Amino acid sequence: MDLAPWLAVQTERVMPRIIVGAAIISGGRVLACERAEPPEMAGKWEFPGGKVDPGETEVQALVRECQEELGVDVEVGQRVGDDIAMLNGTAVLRVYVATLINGAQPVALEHSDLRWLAVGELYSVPWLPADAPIVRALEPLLPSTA
Ligand SMILES: Nc1nc2c([nH]c(=O)n2[C@H]2C[C@H](O)[C@@H](COP(=O)(O)OP(=O)(O)OP(=O)(O)O)O2)c(=O)[nH]1
Repeated sequence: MDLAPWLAVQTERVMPRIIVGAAIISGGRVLACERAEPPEMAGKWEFPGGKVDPGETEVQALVRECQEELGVDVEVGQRVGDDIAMLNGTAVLRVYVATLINGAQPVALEHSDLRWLAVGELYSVPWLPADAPIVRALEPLLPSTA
């Protein structure tokens, strides 16, 4: 009998899958990314990131995802907000502040659009629902005059 699927379900019950996101801040603005897929999430905005792969640290996952999705290198800093439970408690969203390094500018390699939002523009895009508390927690981290 193949126990692998059962084990995967049991593991998810006690160890939720970690999804990391990068709140990339530059020039007092944060980068928001519009999802291109799947259809039910297309048009919603998010922080670049994704699932942490087995054997990978959260920081490594963020660095990899920012390279894959945006073609940039980032340095990962402090956490933003609390863990957000998602997908019936089988996953959590965990967001970190990040900064650009090496001078490259983000390119939408997997998203349909990118926008740099100043604090007053944070709610000008429709974020994925889980991101709402994170967006709120970002407000004090952005300058009021950007
Ligand atoms: N990256 C990211 N995902 C988010 C955010 N908010 C939110 O609800 N999610 C959800 C959307 C997806 O269900 C899940 C992340 O999936 P993903 O498709 O980005 O992950 P991934 O890059 O590892 O994708 P894959 O390997 O499974 O194709 O988390 C966010 O701000 N950033």
